[in-house]
Amino acid sequence: MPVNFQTCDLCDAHKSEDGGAFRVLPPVFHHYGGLRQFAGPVVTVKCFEDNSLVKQAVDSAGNGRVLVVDGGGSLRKALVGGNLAAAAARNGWAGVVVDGCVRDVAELRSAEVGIMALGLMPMPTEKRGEGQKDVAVMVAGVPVRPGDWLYADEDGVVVTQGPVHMAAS
Ligand SMILES: O=C([O-])CC(=O)C(=O)O
Repeated sequence: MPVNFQTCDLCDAHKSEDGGAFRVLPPVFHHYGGLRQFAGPVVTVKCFEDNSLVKQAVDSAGNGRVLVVDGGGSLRKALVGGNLAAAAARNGWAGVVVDGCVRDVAELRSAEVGIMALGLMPMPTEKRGEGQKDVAVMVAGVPVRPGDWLYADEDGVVVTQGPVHMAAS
């Protein structure tokens, strides 16, 4: 899906809203993927130091959606690495936002997909098949629900209840 937005413009247009439909993630996420601007409807996974469901999601068709992973903010294990990033790109995901860590920095950079995370960690997870998908999650203290829209660029990450980006001018 073509994207034409700037998170700064979205924030200018919505800065007075306080009903919770327009949210901004705190500036704790860094870009690691080959795309540094991406947007799409949200799919969620909630897991802790187990990326089984993250793998399952990126192995399925993304259709331009954004996978939001509530990894509980763990800094001890990487929930996405080069293989999962390549799968996400190949299967048409717009991006993956991880409240947790990622690894294989060079491979992430060469994947044509947005990848954002708290940091890098070379230690992988155990795949025990645990976690939940399509549930409301909290990401860095901000609620994110399946079907929300997420907009990310180099300035930050905005989450909205529906699509808000402006048409190409
Ligand atoms: O499989 C994993 O646990 C994560 C990883 O290293 C990859 O995606 O390449």
